[in-house]
This record gives sequence, structure tokens and C-alpha cells, in this order.
Amino acid sequence: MKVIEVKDLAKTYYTPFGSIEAVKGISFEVEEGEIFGFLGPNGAGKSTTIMMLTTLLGPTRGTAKILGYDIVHQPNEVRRVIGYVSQDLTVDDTLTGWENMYLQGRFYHLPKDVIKQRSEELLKLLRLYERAKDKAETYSGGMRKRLDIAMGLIHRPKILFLDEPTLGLDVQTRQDIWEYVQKIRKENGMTIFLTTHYMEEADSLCDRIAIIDKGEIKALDTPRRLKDSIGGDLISLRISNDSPEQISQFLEKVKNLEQVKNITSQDGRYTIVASNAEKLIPVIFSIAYESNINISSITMKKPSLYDVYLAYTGREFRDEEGSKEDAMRIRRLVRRTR
Ligand SMILES: Nc1ncnc2c1ncn2[C@@H]1O[C@H](COP(=O)(O)OP(=O)(O)OP(=O)(O)O)[C@@H](O)[C@H]1O
Repeated sequence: MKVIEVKDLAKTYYTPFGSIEAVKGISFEVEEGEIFGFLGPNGAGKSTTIMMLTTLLGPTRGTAKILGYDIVHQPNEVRRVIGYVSQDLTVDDTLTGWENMYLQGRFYHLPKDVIKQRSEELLKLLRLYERAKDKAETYSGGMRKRLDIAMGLIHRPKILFLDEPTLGLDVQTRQDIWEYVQKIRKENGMTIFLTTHYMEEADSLCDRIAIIDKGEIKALDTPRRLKDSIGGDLISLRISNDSPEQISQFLEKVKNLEQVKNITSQDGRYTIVASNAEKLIPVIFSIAYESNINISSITMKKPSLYDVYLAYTGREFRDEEGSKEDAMRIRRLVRRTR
């Protein structure tokens, strides 16, 4: 069953300095029980999309349905069936874990006994139960994020939206959060929609991934199939010759080999996409020898999501402006979690 249906969804921000087309008419569907990831660099349009789907922001164009409810015309129904954990923590530091859970439960008008029972369940699931009587200000950053997720689950949402759930957390805590997200899905049969700019997070956690760049979905599939879509292994090589003519003749010969699918170059590095790369490397060396080409380095690897991103967007997964914004956001989170 499709629980999220998005059709031609778009958002343009109008600012005194001009308009920004943050999301440019995207369409996709999410099946019940999936962990669905939105992967893209800073500024790609991930938060804008999640905010539209959680009814916090009106779209400029297009529609989306959450469990059949329209995000524009039935926002209250949508809010009842979803949980949303934003990038910013909603935890109140001056309250204990229990109190934070209680407050959240009251927002949803849940009876006291239900809040107590669900809080106990969730605090145990997210390994916070032992510290639930302590004030949140004594928690680590990872514990606060876990409490935030527990709070987002108190009304038993059918779909949980997580915006960059592990932003600014260390590697170990990040992996803990992944484990909890998988546990939540398993134990509650929930659908999870998350945004991330961490490749390994999307790879190990998501059933399917949409790669988003500059407000557009560039590719959407399972991590395995996305990687397979590259069409083979990747051989990366550097050449120390100076003559462009010599190099292009060499590359032409390599390109004509049956196993070679594609060759791209970036910053003086040539990337060859090929099947059976192990067997191809000696052949490349012998062509280089015949063509008087000096290979200064050569490596071989299976494609990663990073390579998929590169192949679909034609550029590196970085954004100078975005990384500044990201650093600021992490600093803000760190300050708050102190
Ligand atoms: N309130 C706003 N007003 C104007 N422009 C905005 C606003 N919010 C976001 N933008 C712009 O819209 C684009 C998409 O931003 P968005 O926050 O959705 O991206 P993102 O992929 O979630 O990145 P990040 O992880 O940095 O939040 C960016 O160019 C951003 O600067």
C-alpha cells in the first residue's frame, strides 16, 4: 500500500533578493513499512520537502497525500497520523525525560495512563529509561536526540518523518540512532521517511533512496540497484605524461575495450567504469606500455552511493555555502546540547 504519494510538488521562496525555486516539481511514492531516504547535499531541498509533507509549509504547486489525506486540504488529519522530528531539538532541558514525554503526550490529548504506559515502552526502546528521572540538561547530545525521537512517537504515528536525525552526532551515536530507527520500524511496523546528507546512513538504513539535487530527484531506487546502475566497477587512474594527444589516444584505446562502459575525467583523475575490473587492469597496463603512457597511480573499487551521486548529478557532493550553513547548524546544536 502506498502511504505517501507526491505529485509534481514544488516550492518557491520569494525573498527581497529574488525568488528561490527550492523544490522543482518532484513526484514519488513511498510504500507502507519502508525506510525511505532523501539524500542530497545542503540546500538540495530536503527540509523544504519534509516541511511540505508534514504540513508546516504550503506548496507553491502540486499535491501530496499522506495515507490518503491531502497535505493542503486535510492538514489536521495528516498531523494525526504522522510524527515529525525536526533538525532542531524540541526537548525542554529544564524537564526530565518523563516530563518531556508527558508534555508531548498532553499535546496530543492522550490520557495520563496511556502516556505513562507508552513513555515507559519508548524510553526503554530508546535506552533512556534508567535516566528518565534526570533533567534533559544532564543528557548527552545522542541521548537528547533519542528523547526527541521518543517524543515524536508518543501518539503512535503511522509515518515518522526524521529530518537529518544524526546531524552533528559522533559516529558511534550515529550508528546507535540507526539501530533504534530500525528497531522502531520493526517493532511498530512504521513507515519512516528521513532526510540525510550522510551517504553511509542512506546506504545502510534505507530500503529505497531518492537522490535529490537542486530541488530535483535525480535517481530513485534501492541502494543496491542505484549502485548497480553505474554499470560496473570503478578504476581510477592518474597519468604523469604531459602530452594531451598521447593521453587521449591511450584513453581512446581503453574506451574501445569491450568491458569498458564509460570514462570520465575530473581534476586530472580518470575514472573508468568497467565490468570485471580485476581482469582489465593488466590490459590497461599493457596498452599504457605500448602507448608510452606512465600510470602514476591506479585503484579499483566497487561503486558507492557517492559515485552514484556523482554519476547522476555530474558534480562532487559538496556545497560551499551549504557546508557553512551545516557547520553553523552543528555549532548551534552543540551549544544547545551542552
Ligand atoms: N525560508 C526560506 N526562505 C528563502 N529561502 C529558503 C528558505 N528555506 C530554504 N531556502 C532555500 O531553499 C533551498 C533549499 O533549502 P532546504 O533547507 O530545503 O535544503 P536542504 O536540502 O534541507 O538543506 P539543509 O540540510 O542545509 O537544510 C536553499 O537554497 C535554501 O537556501
